[in-house]
Amino acid sequence: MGSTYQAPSLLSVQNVTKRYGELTAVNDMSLDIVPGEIFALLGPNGAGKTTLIGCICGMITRFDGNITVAGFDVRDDYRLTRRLIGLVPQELNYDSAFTVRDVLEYQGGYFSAPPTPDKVNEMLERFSLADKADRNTRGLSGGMKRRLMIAKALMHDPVLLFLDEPTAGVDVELREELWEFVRDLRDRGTTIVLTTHYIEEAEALADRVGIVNFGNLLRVAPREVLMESLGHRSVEVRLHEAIPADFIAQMDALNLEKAGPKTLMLHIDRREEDAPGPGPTDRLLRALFDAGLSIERVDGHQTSLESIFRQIIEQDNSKTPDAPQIHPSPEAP
Ligand SMILES: Nc1ncnc2c1ncn2[C@@H]1O[C@H](COP(=O)(O)OP(=O)(O)OP(=O)(O)O)[C@@H](O)[C@H]1O
Repeated sequence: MGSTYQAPSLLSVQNVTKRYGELTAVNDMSLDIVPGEIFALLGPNGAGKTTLIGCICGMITRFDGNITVAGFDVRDDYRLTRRLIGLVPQELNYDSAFTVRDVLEYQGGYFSAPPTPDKVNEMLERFSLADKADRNTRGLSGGMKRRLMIAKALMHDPVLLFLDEPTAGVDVELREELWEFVRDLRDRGTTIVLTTHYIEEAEALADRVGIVNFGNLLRVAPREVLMESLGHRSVEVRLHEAIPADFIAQMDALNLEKAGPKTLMLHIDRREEDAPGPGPTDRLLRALFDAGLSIERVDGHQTSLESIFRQIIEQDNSKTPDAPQIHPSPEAP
């Protein structure tokens, strides 16, 4: 029997619980983050994402359970683990009396020796802030402010970067630009954990997704696995003429339904697609051809991560009264 190689975890969260009085903000969460991945914690407002980050990054120290970064305990070895972590919080937090360069110089010296001018210039270039270096931060656009926050969090070269709601409230164009910066960071070797309530963001960026609701980590899976296990594919076939009355009955080996007088919907299980021999789409198209029916168009559909997320959260909410709202993606209808 061969065994599957498992990369050692960079961050290990073991049975972490955080209560505020009667409220359990984080409920017995366990999670391992491996080096080099982008991990998205996806959940509605109030799910406990920021609280978990607070426990990992040292803003919250009173919690049950254990958290280690590179094997070091975040409470016992706080100085060391904080040095390994970069955090971009939800709120922009720098003194707006400073210039862009001041912010980076000051932050660079926070965990280690003050940065060299070369290091500051490199970060200014990398985050497209060089021409604004000596400007006051008050005059920056929203996108520049976000980039400055990321650059600031990276000044001490952390191995693990937390982005708490990196694109909350930003427009679509800026969001895509920030996604590019995040991908670039990962390609340069930084491991990234981001929180989001935008499914689209997790779908665009994450290697793995953890779904959180009411303090519970409901599911952790590679994005593709989540989509394959819960998502399904369907093929919509529109004919030029009405579907003959007995056609669907004759095709009882396929999961086929009538979606309109001239429209068929074929639901496909991934396992069927992987089986040897002609797949379900092939069989349907052949049968239509043999029956002398002509096809106007064929469209494929794939369940999105958005509907998978909704399925999981709604199942969980049905067990819990006073469920919070699920946020749609900003441009979702
Ligand atoms: N300091 C605090 N005192 C009391 N309750 C708190 C405190 N901080 C957070 N909570 C509560 O804990 C729960 C989890 O909050 P948290 O901010 O972690 O959620 P979140 O998933 O990050 O939400 P959002 O997406 O809105 O940032 C919420 O019910 C929140 O009201």
